[in-house]
Amino acid sequence: MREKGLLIVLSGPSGVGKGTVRKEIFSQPNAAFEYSISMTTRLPREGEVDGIDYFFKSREEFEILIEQDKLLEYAEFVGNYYGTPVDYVRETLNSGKDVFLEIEVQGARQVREKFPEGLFIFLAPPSLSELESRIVNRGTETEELIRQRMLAAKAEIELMDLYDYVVENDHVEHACRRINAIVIAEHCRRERVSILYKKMLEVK
Ligand SMILES: Nc1nc2c(ncn2[C@@H]2O[C@H](COP(=O)(O)OP(=O)(O)O)[C@@H](O)[C@H]2O)c(=O)[nH]1
Ligand SMILES: Nc1ncnc2c1ncn2[C@@H]1O[C@H](COP(=O)(O)OP(=O)(O)O)[C@@H](O)[C@H]1O
Repeated sequence: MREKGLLIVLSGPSGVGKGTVRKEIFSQPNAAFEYSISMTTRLPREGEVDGIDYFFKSREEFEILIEQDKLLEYAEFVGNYYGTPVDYVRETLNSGKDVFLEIEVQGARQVREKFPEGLFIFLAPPSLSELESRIVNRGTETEELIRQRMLAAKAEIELMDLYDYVVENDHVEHACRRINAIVIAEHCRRERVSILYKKMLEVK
């Protein structure tokens, strides 16, 4: 039987840079993982494409997916649903490829229960004041929402020790390098060296 891939979960407080780091990782031509595109009920932002950035759904469509048990996890975040399609994740892992999820902390908790063997990475800000200035500079939130997000962030940071690794997002490139190194180390730890080795020999 073929070995299963690794489920990599990148999570952390809102505004820490999860989306930025994930996009940087997948902008590399030799990105070694498959990105699981999430479902959401939020409206597309300018430039976002259905099926690339997200699968954009109505609330009704999303609730049907929940009822049909089609989501590995889901959460309501700032008034919208976000969730991970379970079939894509299972099929991709079963084909031996690593799957990368970039999700908020409530969802990561649910994945931990269903996939305890996953690799859970918490992206942490250099400090709370730096987190606040990132949220402010992004310019997508009102003052009241920023206050709420900062309160939520403190609670989210307390969940840090439930993760296998904590990566500081001081500089995007450094954070990406650390994440790639963790995944490689984790593969080795899980005694998959021989598979990688064979893959490398096949590629030449
Ligand atoms: N639980 C869960 N969270 C998700 C999923 N997809 C994206 N998110 C998170 O939802 C939050 C909001 O995402 P988005 O609306 O794209 O805005 P952002 O704050 O600019 O990243 C971010 O923390 C994402 O990591 C998902 O499938 N499940
Ligand atoms: N290492 C970093 N240094 C400085 N700014 C960053 C860094 N990583 C992300 N940012 C900025 O912080 C803001 C929040 O990043 P984003 O990726 O939207 O966070 P999240 O997906 O975690 O909510 C964005 O304006 C982004 O450009």
